Amino acid sequence: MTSSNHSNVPGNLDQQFAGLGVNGSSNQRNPISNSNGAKPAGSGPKRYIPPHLRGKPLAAPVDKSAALERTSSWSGNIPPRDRSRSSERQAPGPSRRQQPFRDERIDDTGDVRASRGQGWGSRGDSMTRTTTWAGRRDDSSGGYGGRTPRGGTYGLWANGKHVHGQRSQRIETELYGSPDDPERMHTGINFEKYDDIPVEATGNDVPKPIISFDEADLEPLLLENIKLSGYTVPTPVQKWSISFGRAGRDMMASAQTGSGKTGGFLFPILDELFSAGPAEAPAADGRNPHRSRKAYPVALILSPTRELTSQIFDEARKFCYRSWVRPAVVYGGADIGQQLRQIERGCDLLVATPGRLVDMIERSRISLQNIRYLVLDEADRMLDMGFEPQIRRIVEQEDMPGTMDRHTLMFSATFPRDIQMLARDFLKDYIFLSVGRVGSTSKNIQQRIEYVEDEDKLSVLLDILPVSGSEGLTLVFVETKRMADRLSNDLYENNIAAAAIHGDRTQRERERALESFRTGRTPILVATAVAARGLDIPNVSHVVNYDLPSDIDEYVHRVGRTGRAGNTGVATSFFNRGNRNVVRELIDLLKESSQDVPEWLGSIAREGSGFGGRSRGRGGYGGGGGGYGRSNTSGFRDHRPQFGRGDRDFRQGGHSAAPSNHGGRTSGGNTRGSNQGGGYTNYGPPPMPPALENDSKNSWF
Ligand SMILES: Nc1ncnc2c1ncn2[C@@H]1O[C@H](COP(=O)(O)OP(=O)(O)OP(=O)(O)O)[C@@H](O)[C@H]1O
Repeated sequence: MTSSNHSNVPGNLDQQFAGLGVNGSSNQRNPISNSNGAKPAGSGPKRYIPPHLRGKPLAAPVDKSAALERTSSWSGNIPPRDRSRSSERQAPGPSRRQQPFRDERIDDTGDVRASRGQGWGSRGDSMTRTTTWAGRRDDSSGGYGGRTPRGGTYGLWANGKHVHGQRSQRIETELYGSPDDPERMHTGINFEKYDDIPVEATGNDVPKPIISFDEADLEPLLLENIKLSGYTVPTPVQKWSISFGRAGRDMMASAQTGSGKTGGFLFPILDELFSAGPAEAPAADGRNPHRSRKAYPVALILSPTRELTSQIFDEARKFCYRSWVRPAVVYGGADIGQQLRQIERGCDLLVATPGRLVDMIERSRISLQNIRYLVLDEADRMLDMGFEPQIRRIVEQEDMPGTMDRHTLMFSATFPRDIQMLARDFLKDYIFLSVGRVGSTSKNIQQRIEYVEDEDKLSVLLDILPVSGSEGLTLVFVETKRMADRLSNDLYENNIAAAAIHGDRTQRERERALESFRTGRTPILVATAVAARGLDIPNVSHVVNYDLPSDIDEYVHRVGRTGRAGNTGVATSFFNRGNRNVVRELIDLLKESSQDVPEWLGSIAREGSGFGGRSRGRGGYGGGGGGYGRSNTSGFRDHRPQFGRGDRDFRQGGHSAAPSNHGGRTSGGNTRGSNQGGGYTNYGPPPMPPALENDSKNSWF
């Protein structure tokens, strides 16, 4: 910032008024002109003044050296403009999410509940009361490999009973926050409207959903933890998944972003684990399992990114509190030694990225032979990122029990074709659940599309960024890592505190950027697709697609970082002719969620049919004849979808495109013409959507 662009401002005001002279036009967008439209004399660095700052006291210039350093030292180097923001939200000390996992044990006193012997945990080879991890828990001898448990918040499985840990105010605050904690997600005004979303469940003998947490006969400890988390009413996906768990069914579930899918897989698994107890001690490697350092988790959750993996682990900790189930997490980029020590302390429910898990398996530190529950979260993203070989290795080529001997759940907000191929191989007789049309956006998100040429993007962004962090957090998506760095620098040059996150940053930098964003110290985060999936950050009120993705599913996930848990949010996308490949799908999506479709967008869609890009059939699935004639014999609410597009359960409508490659491990599941007793039937045969483009996105994030 120089004072040279204030030729019409009295000298003593040069340091007091931002960029423009006091008469600066509010319409002015040209960052290099002064209020007279003339280029500033003796120009120093260019400075754009957003309208909301024009005529306001001038912030001190940013220290360039700080700008260069900030990616590794963001915690506190806030430029002056943003100190005022951060003062509105006190920056806390170290996040409670970063606190080390404590290793406490408890005596076998306290509340005890016997197994119900139903659902997933009730098979003939059901889990019994021995050990699941490195032999450290031996309930019959009353200790952990010789160590006597000494009281604390950890629970225990002893003599066939679940002994709950003691309550701790400190840990409850760490796990659940306080009710007025801004870092805690609060449900929004539209939470109850989730029940109005059309639900489809297809498969054999679909059980009815539960009605409420209280009436679901959940394990009392799980129910307590759910309430401590501030959940009073289950979301639709949770209502259904809990009932599927009870019925011991595999499932593939799609529900809109922010509608509680994490609980959707954690609740049924923990409900069964809490009642059934640990699995049989393995002796497969011929060693005494009590001396082995190998962990034998019972539940495995695979997820694509480190951040999402760590977030799922945080959620798991909340619901495992005081139980015998020790959650653990492993992901790449972090210190493997620390992760190894952590899993040695307990690893019943493991949350992992595929690459790091393979590494641990190769080091003989994790065995999958006790796995009873397998979850693939954001499975389509894992395939997109090229993880299929690792996933297939983990699921099919290591020691994990086959599909008949485990329960498998796949979750995502979008389900392209190749993921359903994986479902055929990994799931048995599964129920396909879709809450809202697969791949649709939540109506809680107001979506705006702005026509912006590439060269104008920065100016427009500066215009729409909020004045203060109290207006909520803003997540800005760009396509490339280089662009993420460049844009965060540009914002910094304009005295706007923005952190950046992408795949070239070290894990520590990524965590720091997220933490700084989450706490509001840097209320703007510039991100590549690495932050698009699953990340659940309270108070994100605005998502900006600075660069629109070329994949419409990616768009769905990105805008879904706002408008979560019934809260409302805004998503603004910059569109220009370079984005014509998604125009039709975008229009369909906007119409479906009752959003305004700008006229110019329709015109661009009509500009030459050659620009349709790859149509993934989004608008055409329903056209295959037959429509939605349904029989609904399960007695659940018959939400007949208003949308005219088909779901994507391949088993419906008799597709034969997918190879039936069950490798002898699956039950065969539902086949063409099978009795869809509880679900909808008679789908017209929707055309198979073409496979995703093979556009190696790895390098993007
Ligand atoms: N039953 C509930 N009551 C209140 N809040 C809930 C409930 N279920 C989930 N939430 C909250 O809603 C938010 C979104 O949940 P979650 O992250 O599981 O959504 P999701 O469907 O997995 O989203 P995405 O598709 O983006 O991954 C979280 O903050 C979670 O704590």
